[in-house]
Amino acid sequence: MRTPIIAGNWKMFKTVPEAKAFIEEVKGKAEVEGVESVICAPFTNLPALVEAVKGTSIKIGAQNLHFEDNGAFTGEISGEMLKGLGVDYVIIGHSERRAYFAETDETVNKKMHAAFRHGLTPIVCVGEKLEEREAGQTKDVCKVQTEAAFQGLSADQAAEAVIAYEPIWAIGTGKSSTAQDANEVISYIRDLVKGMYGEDVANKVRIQYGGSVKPENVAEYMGQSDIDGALVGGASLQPASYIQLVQGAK
Ligand SMILES: O=C(CO)COP(=O)(O)O
Repeated sequence: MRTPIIAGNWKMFKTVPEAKAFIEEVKGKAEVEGVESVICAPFTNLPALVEAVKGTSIKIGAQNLHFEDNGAFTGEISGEMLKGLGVDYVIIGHSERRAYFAETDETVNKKMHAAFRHGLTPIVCVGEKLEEREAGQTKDVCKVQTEAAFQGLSADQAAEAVIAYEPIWAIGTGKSSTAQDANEVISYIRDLVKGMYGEDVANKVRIQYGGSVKPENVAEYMGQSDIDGALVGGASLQPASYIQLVQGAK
């Protein structure tokens, strides 16, 4: 049995006082037995968030890391630094980083290795652009991105990883993929993992859907056979909405 995982991706939103106030409001409510609840926040919020969630079941994630452990990389943050703070998860290869910050399949793979080196669980994002979807290339794009991301990882590491299938045209647009379409692509991604690591790992790896998930549609996604949770942007920013997302994932 895979434990469903709801992860909020706050992107570049919230100051430290706002982040602390959010946790005060969701404590005890965005905590449901059998559902993992993770907040992926800007670096500046992480120490305060790790402190604020102590004694709760909520986990904290970062939204990026550098693939080296230290060095002359001005402005970067390493996995070692994140783990030292008490962070458990890290988003890798989000489409916004691929589009605006030159993230490539190669750097995504290096970051996957860096995350595991430091005991962080990666949430690795894959997904197609609108024109790729329209050209019937959805599965091809997911195959290239998924296989590249997992290059050189052991079966144990692969089984621990979380994959987020986020069709780019559905991010922040209000246009979500239908639950059936998302499930079809996600079961294809699970088959890719099976091809790389075998059935046992494929049955363990958790695969989320992301793209305009809201309290009103989360249950529909969760009702699908292969969807193990959601990576949520906009709807994770308000405490009330985040609580409903976690409660709706049961
Ligand atoms: O990019 C996303 C999560 O990583 C999805 O964003 P929205 O939920 O705002 O569409």
